[in-house]
Amino acid sequence: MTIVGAGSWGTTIASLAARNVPVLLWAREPGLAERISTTHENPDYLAGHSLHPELKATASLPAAAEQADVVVMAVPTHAFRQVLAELTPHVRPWVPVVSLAKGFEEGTNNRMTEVITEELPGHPAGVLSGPTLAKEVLAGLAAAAVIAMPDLSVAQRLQSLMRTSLFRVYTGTDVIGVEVGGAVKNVVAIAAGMADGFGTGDNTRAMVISRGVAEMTRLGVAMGGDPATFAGLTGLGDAIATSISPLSRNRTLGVQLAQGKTVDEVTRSSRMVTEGVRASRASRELAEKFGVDAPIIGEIDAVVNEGRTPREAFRGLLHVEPATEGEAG
Ligand SMILES: NC(=O)C1=CN([C@@H]2O[C@H](COP(=O)(O)OP(=O)(O)OC[C@H]3O[C@@H](n4cnc5c(N)ncnc54)[C@H](OP(=O)(O)O)[C@@H]3O)[C@@H](O)[C@H]2O)C=CC1
Ligand SMILES: O=C(CO)COP(=O)(O)O
Repeated sequence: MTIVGAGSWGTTIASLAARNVPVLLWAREPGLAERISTTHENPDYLAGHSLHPELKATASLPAAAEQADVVVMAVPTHAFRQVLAELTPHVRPWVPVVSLAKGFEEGTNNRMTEVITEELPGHPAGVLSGPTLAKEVLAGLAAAAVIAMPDLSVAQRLQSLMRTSLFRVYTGTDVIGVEVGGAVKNVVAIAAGMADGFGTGDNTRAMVISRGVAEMTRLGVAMGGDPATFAGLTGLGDAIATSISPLSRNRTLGVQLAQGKTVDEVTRSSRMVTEGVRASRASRELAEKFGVDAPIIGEIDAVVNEGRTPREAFRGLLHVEPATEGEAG
């Protein structure tokens, strides 16, 4: 198996899968690849955590791609197509490609499996997602995710490569639902973080998560997802983990915005990606395209991309008329 992207999550999945199969991890920096292979650590993203001793890394994308029987894409959405295009000439024809990224492509608003299908037509394209904060998973705390592929038998084969006794991998075929849930939960987590940053209570947090998941569900169903998916691990489950955890970068962004920092100040303070910034714009545009009512998504996009203040957004949301629960607002 080849994992492309040696950030927090790619390294974690690579270390887990190395218990089951030989894994080659592609890191952009040769020094980091060397360090992972020799000292079994990734000090740039997961300092203090030991990686599986059999895990090997390389900085050569062709070498990583040529030997792959499965390609797992662990670079963020902004780099996804470019890195995929670079490895495309080196990937054998039948190889499945799995996305770990949670977001939409900037500009096109495509899901990552749509990007895979455009760049590598004919390859099975799927997604692994769920409430899986990397540091907890790597520390060996029990967690669960879903691998969704159009063909269930391919998902089952990949499940056996990725699962461990503590990392429970479920299978599914609702690729659209899993991808939309993974992207929109980042927007919900920013909103929940803002509420926490204002010092609101647990009822408020539950309101934000539930109404955020209602927007995720309306959008995901309009895009072709199965309604049941949004109540599962990759929808509500991930929205809860990301909205309550101090480890979440999206929640942290929300907290710090509410405390007066700017998006630039927060995102520049860490080399790690905060996907919710791009996902809010894409989710808002998709909601408009599909005629879906999505007030939380709209307000979060206005804050992170248009300079609206968190307080104005919070007040704006409190002015939305509470409608029939399943329908709007
Ligand atoms: N962290 C988590 O807990 C989870 C994250 N995810 C998702 O996984 C995806 C990756 O996240 P995560 O690993 O956390 O991100 P990190 O910020 O930890 O790491 C990002 C990785 O992508 C690489 N990268 C960034 N830009 C480029 C580029 N232009 N070209 C090539 N490589 C690039 C970085 O390389 P370099 O160091 O050289 O810059 C680094 O290896 C995101 O979509 C995220 O939402 C999903 C589940 C859990
Ligand atoms: O996707 C994640 C947990 O499931 C990670 O969330 P953050 O990107 O907000 O850290």
